[in-house]
Amino acid sequence: MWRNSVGFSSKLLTSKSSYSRLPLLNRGVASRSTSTSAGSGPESTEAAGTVKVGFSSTEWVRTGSPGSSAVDLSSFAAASVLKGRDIVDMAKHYGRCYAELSKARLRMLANKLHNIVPPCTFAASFSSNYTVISMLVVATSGTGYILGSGSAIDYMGLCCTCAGTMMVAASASTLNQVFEVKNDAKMNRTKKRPLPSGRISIPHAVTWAASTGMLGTALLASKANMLAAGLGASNLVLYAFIYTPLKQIHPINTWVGAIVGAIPPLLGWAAASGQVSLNGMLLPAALYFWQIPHFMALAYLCRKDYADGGFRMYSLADASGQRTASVALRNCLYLLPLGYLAYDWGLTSGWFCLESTLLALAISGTAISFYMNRTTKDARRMFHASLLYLPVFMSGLLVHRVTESEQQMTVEHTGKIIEMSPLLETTEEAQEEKRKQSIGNGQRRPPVAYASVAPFPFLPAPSYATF
Ligand SMILES: CC(C)=CCC/C(C)=C/CC/C(C)=C/COP(=O)(O)OP(=O)(O)O
Repeated sequence: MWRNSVGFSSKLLTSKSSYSRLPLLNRGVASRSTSTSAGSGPESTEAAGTVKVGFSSTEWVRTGSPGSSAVDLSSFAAASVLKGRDIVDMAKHYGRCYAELSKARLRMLANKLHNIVPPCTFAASFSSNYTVISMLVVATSGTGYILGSGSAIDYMGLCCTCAGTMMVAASASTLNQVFEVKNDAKMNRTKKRPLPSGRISIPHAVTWAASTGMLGTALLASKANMLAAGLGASNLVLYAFIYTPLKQIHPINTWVGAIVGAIPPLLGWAAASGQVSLNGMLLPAALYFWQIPHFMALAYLCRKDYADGGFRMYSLADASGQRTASVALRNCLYLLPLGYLAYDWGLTSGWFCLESTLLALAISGTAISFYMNRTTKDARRMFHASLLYLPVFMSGLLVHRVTESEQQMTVEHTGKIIEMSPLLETTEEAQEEKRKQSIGNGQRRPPVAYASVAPFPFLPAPSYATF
């Protein structure tokens, strides 16, 4: 007789009710019971066929009365087929759980953008709400990497940085769900997640988080640099161990969460350039300001859910929604100068300045409308605008990026023009003209110059290199 024993047992998954949550595995269990019970009756099936469904791979163990040596080859073949199917079923089941723990699905984004989800189930539709952000984490890190690269992009480095960021972010998201399992169980939008729904055990999820966290950090350290690895690991700590408990303590959690979301592009920049410079702060700044209206809209729309879950969101202490809306609007307005800074610091061409400003005006428009009306419809419109803002902003940054070689060509070109002008040779005007042209043509101005103006009187006066 052959007994199926699948991995280490988990109380959660061996209970009858837990089986009903695992239809795929159930099918395998049922079929196995039939095959193992052949000729031995239900009792012996129960005795020998105790099936443990859990963590590791399926293993088939030979059991039976001592001394029994006859092996039924046809049962063996059937058992092997079942074993294969079990493995596939289990891989599918846990693959889905891992993806959800890592908040790695994009399905809901499509639903949201096309407004497929009716308003009454809007809150529930956010069961994977931050999923959108989780996928964007990798995109922001990749964009940061490209922006931080010189003329030539190291594509291998880019892939490793994205993969490393993805793994560390998956680990952070899993830990977040481990710590919030009780709260998630009380909220519509999160109660179907793998942990509150009992599809995976806590030790299993912690093992997943530990593996992805360590692998991701190691990948960043070995294929990028220690700075990137350090940023990834610290961000994991910030998200899982500071932001997550803070959600139940103080509304300031949204601002801490915005820092968490702003780190991945900085990580990407650091991975490519080996340093953290002020230029590299542009995309993180966009991420930081963008997250405030995004989360304010969400916290407003899901107020009841957040209250049920025991979370202290800003919108919960603001019955009229006026302060929530004004915070959102203020941060939308902070997005306005970013395009100009990108252009002025030589990261992009002037087109991006225009595009980014229009984009910021559009999201600010939705925030103004939410500020004035404070209806679910307006909050949702601002939320949708926030979903569109980031991909478009990042695409613009990449499309209009000015590479170092382009800057170099501009400098040479500018130098030639100025040399050809006999009237402007050695005078101060000539130097000023050269400076203006080089900046006007996209050459980087050291952003530190901005740090030495009004709010920092103790710093030396700004001085720009002259040519
Ligand atoms: C490299 C690295 C570690 C990156 C981490 C990036 C990351 C996970 C960003 C998410 C930012 C954030 C505040 C999400 C909301 O979480 P939430 O707990 O409010 O979401 P929930 O309510 O849906 O659980």
